[in-house]
Amino acid sequence: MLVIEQLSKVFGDLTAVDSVSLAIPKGQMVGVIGRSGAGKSTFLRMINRLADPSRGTILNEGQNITALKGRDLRLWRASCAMIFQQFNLVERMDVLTNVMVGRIAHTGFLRSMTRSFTDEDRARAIEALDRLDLVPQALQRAGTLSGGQQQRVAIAKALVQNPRIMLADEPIASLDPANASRVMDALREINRTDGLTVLVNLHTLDTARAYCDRIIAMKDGRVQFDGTPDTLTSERVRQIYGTDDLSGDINEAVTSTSLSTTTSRPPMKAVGA
Ligand SMILES: Nc1ncnc2c1ncn2[C@@H]1O[C@H](COP(=O)(O)OP(=O)(O)OP(=O)(O)O)[C@@H](O)[C@H]1O
Repeated sequence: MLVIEQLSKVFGDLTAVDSVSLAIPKGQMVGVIGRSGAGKSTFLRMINRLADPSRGTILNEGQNITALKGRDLRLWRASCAMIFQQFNLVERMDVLTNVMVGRIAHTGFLRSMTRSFTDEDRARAIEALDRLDLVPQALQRAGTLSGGQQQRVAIAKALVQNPRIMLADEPIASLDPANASRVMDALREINRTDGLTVLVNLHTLDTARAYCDRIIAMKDGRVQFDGTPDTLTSERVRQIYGTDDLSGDINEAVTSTSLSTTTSRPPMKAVGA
């Protein structure tokens, strides 16, 4: 069980995440939705401590994540894999090596940098690639793959970490519908087969409804809805976002295909922001 208590993140005058409290049972697939700037990324980044909370506590199976430092923090980050919208692969490196870099917590930084991987690293990487139907691309440079394939490589890379939790920050935001489905199918399969807790930020309400056991809707840093997809009715969506015209004006930032629009903003500081 991942227990989040009164979690907040403040940037100057702005409260990006405001007193969020949640309990997420192991193995649940949770979709976090909300308009651009609602606090979804900041919330996810606090869970793996890429951003330090300003207030509140994160507990995972009784372990106080907010208090972790040094080696314990590195171990937590390794067990809490993160997938990003922009894939985070080394494009000029082949797919297999990219995935093996995910073993860094097991192989050590130096071995990973010198690319001296063990047979076990290689075997695990191939196994993960096989799960994602990417063995034929194993020796191809990552940059030559389609966006959807690259995101599936990123998932394979996350899998070889042996994570306890998978965090995905808008993993399908830059993909076409067919590739987006394959990526979401892969996340759901991993969630179901491995019993891995998955938290996924989405800007598509329909996708959250289709794939997630539970939907959390955020607005202005606060949780406005927390429940099963069938209880997120149009009426509820209208109450939260001021409209239920989900195919409406893109400028309204709430559409059936997009709950958030791209905005420019200062880069997130790694720790202690
Ligand atoms: N490093 C930072 N410094 C200052 N403000 C920040 C920083 N990171 C995020 N913010 C602000 O915090 C608020 C929440 O941002 P966050 O990225 O968490 O929202 P989001 O829901 O993920 O949005 P999007 O869908 O656009 O990614 C925004 O107003 C954003 O500008």
